[in-house]
Amino acid sequence: MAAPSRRLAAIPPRPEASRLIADCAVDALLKELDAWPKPGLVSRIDSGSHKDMDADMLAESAEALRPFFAELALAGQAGAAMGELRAIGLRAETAMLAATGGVNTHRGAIFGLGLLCAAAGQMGRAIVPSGLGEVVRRCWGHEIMRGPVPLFSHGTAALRQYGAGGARAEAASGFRSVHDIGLPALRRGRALQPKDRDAAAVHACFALIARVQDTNLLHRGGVSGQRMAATMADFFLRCGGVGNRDWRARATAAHAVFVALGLSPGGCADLLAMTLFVDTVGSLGGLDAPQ
Ligand SMILES: CC(C)(COP(=O)(O)OP(=O)(O)OC[C@H]1O[C@@H](n2cnc3c(N)ncnc32)[C@H](O)[C@@H]1O)[C@@H](O)C(=O)NCCC(=O)NCCS
Ligand SMILES: Nc1ncnc2c1ncn2[C@@H]1O[C@H](COP(=O)(O)OP(=O)(O)OP(=O)(O)O)[C@@H](O)[C@H]1O
Repeated sequence: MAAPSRRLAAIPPRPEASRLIADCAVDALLKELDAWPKPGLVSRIDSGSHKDMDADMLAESAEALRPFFAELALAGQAGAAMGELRAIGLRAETAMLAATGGVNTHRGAIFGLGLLCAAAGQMGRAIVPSGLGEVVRRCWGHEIMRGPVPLFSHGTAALRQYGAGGARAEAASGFRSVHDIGLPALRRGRALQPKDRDAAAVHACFALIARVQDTNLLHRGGVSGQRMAATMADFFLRCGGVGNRDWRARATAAHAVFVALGLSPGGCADLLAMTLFVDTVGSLGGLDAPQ
């Protein structure tokens, strides 16, 4: 990573701002959990295609991550290199596994949201939401792609078998899926259904599934499962998405098909949470919180 600028080094650590960033990250995870119906994913209504986790477990996991998101924001503000962020991320994974009795509830989310917290910390007072992903790409993108890759994980298996870049390539690209797919779809969903609490997040979720190569889908359903998921999501959007008056029934039907096939777009769930995070941080109008 590039050396921290003089300006950044001169700003004293701002714990209040980092706590605010962490609150936004946990809030984004809880909003993602609340949104329903999301195809195959865990929500407050049901556990989708997952047999080993439920909403309470995901909520406890999100809470356990709060101090680590704050630490990542502070590290970003101090100009930390990727190795330091990785060490914090690995400790967050350990805390997640302790909170869930060994279940992987948020590994992908820790990685993506964690990097965005670090980027928000680094931007400090002048957070420009549209630039958060770009900070990740510029400061840590190279190291993310060069860094250690687990020998055995579903993500590395998908990389070997299908050439899918997964969570690492997404982060190194500057979270293009968040900025180019998630955020525009969230805004469109809000415009279509301004009064519905779930609609905008569900619209963004389907938009992401339609276009992202999700290694969770590849791991569970292979190329045919991934294609089927994308086609169904695309069909939902072509029928007007949440603008269709039967949107909730259509989304519920898609959810049922994903569950019957055992498909779960966990990577898109992470990207939805990141979209909600960037959206919230943007609406704060700067992070000049009092010390
Ligand atoms: C990069 C990570 C996610 C490991 O990834 P890997 O590809 O090996 O596999 P794994 O299958 O365990 O997890 C991948 C997860 O990413 C998510 N995901 C899948 N596809 C995508 C996608 N296209 N885009 C974004 N996220 C995705 C899913 O939630 C999935 O479960 C991560 O665990 C890691 O390396 N952590 C080390 C700590 C670290 O570097 N942290 C950085 C600062 S927080
Ligand atoms: N609401 C959600 N429902 C399901 N997965 C989610 C949700 N939110 C985030 N995820 C992401 O999905 C991933 C977990 O998915 P999954 O359990 O399919 O993966 P796995 O543990 O790699 O595989 P498996 O359980 O099939 O052995 C987590 O890394 C997490 O970040």
